[in-house]
Amino acid sequence: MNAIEIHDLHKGFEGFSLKDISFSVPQGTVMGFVGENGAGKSTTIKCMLNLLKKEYGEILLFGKDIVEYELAIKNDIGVVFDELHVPETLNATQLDKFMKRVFKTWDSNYYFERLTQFKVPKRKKVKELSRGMRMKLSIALALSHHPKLLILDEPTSGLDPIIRDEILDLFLAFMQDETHSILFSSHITSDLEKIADYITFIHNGEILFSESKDVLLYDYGIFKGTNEEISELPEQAIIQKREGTFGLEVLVLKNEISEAFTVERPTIEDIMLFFVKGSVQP
Ligand SMILES: Nc1ncnc2c1ncn2[C@@H]1O[C@H](COP(=O)(O)OP(=O)(O)OP(=O)(O)O)[C@@H](O)[C@H]1O
Repeated sequence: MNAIEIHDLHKGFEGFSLKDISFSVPQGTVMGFVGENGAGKSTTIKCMLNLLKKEYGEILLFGKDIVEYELAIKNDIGVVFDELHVPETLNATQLDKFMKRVFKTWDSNYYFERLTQFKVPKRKKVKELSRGMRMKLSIALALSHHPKLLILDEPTSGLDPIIRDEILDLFLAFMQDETHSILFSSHITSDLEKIADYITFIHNGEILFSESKDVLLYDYGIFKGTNEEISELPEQAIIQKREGTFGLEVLVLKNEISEAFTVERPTIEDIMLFFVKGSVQP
């Protein structure tokens, strides 16, 4: 079962469009959704939440169409954006009362336990909280109606590494329940390397790859060599080529080449750069 399935989603603005994108998030997994500024991550997420009207394509959450079953589906989703969208003059205790009216399954005890765990002040106004505190409050708000799916749009952007690490641990704790799933949009690839099971890379409104993180990190390798050496690589081993600082570099499938070729282990960022700047011919 897939927590999220997107088929041929199209949404156009002047000068930008999501171009028939498709990918899925299997239940019980974390999907890292990565792409540079303006690649279309937030637009995709807004379409998934029916906050933006798609032009065509299909979006299924828990196997159900989001447009048709919006209310029922939203009870099972927790959402965290890069900013906390609540009235700034309220405090965390007042937000509890507000959320009780929004979700039938709102669990005040669980919410206050999370605030204590995350060390979020209960009586300070939202506008008086630091950015890290606001994010933690946002996560407590997203978790306390017991969703099965978290949709996170850049939840760690602008935070220092220590708070980012704490926040990633909160998401990993959420994943202890194997029916839970996360879509995690970010351009901080190191965060995704820590938490994601799969990586979907969006570039200029197109999905360039959607693949298991282990395949990307362990099955792919970077080979740096002369044009002559590169011409000896079997065709089926070559994923992408690009011009590096010291000559041509090739992203290869390690199990398709002989051990005589020495390859380096790529990072997610390396792989993204191959797909964006790649495809040069030797
Ligand atoms: N409501 C809108 N009207 C017109 N253009 C829009 C609208 N929303 C987004 N866009 C454009 O769509 C493109 C994709 O934006 P989007 O916010 O989806 O990117 P993103 O990958 O989330 O980027 P970032 O990492 O900077 O948040 C951008 O060029 C943006 O200007």
